[in-house]
Amino acid sequence: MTDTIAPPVAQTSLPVPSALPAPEPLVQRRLLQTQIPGPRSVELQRRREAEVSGGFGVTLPVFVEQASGAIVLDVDGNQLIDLASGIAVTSVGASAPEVVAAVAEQAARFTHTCFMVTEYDGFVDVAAALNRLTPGDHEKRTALFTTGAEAVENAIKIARTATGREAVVVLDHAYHGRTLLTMTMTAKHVPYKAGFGPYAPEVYRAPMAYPFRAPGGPERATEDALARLEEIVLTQIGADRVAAIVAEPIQGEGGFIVPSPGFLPGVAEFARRHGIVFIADEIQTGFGRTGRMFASEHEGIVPDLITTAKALAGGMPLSAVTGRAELMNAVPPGSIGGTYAGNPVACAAALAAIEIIERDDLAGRARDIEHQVLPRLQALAAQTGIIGDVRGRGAMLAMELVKPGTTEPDAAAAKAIAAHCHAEGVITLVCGTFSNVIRLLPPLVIEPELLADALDVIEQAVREHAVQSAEA
Ligand SMILES: Cc1ncc(COP(=O)(O)O)c(CNCCCC(=O)O)c1O
Repeated sequence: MTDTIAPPVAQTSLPVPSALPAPEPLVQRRLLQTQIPGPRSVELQRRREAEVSGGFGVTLPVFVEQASGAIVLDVDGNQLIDLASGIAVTSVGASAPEVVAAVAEQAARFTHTCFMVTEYDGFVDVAAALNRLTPGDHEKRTALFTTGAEAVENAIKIARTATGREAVVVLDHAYHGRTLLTMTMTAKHVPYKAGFGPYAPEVYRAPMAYPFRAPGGPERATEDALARLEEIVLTQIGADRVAAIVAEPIQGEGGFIVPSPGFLPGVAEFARRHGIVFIADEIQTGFGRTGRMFASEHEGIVPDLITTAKALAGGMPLSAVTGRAELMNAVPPGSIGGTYAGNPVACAAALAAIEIIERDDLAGRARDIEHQVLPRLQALAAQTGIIGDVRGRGAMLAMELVKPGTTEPDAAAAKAIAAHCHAEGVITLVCGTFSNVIRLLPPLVIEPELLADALDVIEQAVREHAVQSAEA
């Protein structure tokens, strides 16, 4: 008797969602309908507090309905100017149409197979693009992951395997992630490290050439920091024990610190001299953000390994390690990877984002943003006396708030100024070891008129705070 074969079970009882019409792109204009946050966001915030771990902080407690370009539409109908880009991610603009189309097309074909199980050319295409675009004309290889911290973790694995050494040297004010090793590499204790020890072993810290806060003054920043790095490595660690030195070409979470001229080339040369892998962490500075495709280019640095993420995939989670082929191939098959590493949908998004960045010369747009913003912030600093330093490159710009007439960090001023911006519908972020730096990270596609409107708000906020602090 032939076995009866049960009819195929429906793949799902869920209705297959119809192709919802894409919402119209938002008009690139700030528009306030309610107080910020509005009543619907306040209501949703209560639900968030009842369902989500309190471990997640939030900069601006509004709930998003839609975002496009440099505008975020919240659930109360407010259109906010985005000077955060989701922390330097949506450089091509939120929901860039080409990225959305690439994501939809890839998702409809396959969302995931795991590149360690079967392969797909999107992964290889992204690797080829990164090998082509990153500094250096040497033979390269790329490994894709999901988060920035994963990329940094794997860059250290690769450096350790390639050198047979264990020690890792990082800098003051560094930020490299929230996993055990990258948290250890990160400098700031609160909120990133407090209570999460014991930390990873064999991580050592050297000074950053921080011009505004250099003990010997900005003119000595490079010389003093390099001398101290050499002393620490040669006398405390042993150069032949150091696998890697890791540096952000512009430090991000640590305060948008542009190293004094010559520092990074000096670090790279020191590393080369001692057979140490020089890793540039370009997760926040990469893909045109600072006015060059990669910030390492500003001082002609060619890293041995470079980590990237954030803007790489236009809003989808993707990260990478790209570097010298002999280093990248030092790790044996199966020794690096991850279930979602180089997810195909994220790879499709990355190819679209990279195409936009190159086609529209977004690095050039970043330079235009710098030319529009820096003069206004510098004038504001001269007029108000509460901005100790204005700095940055391209569309990675910042002002460091200090007590008037001093270099004493003023975190309260940064908080108050950011709050004023938020209330007026401009999303700004605070950062810095002393929490006293307001940073501007607009999408590189932001229109000059919209950016000018945001700057008007920032100037108003700074001036009002300066008056209040003078009267206090
Ligand atoms: C240079 C540099 N390296 C590594 C990372 C880590 O990237 P992940 O994708 O957040 O893991 C970052 C992430 N920066 C934003 C962190 C936000 C937060 O968690 O509070 C970075 O800037």
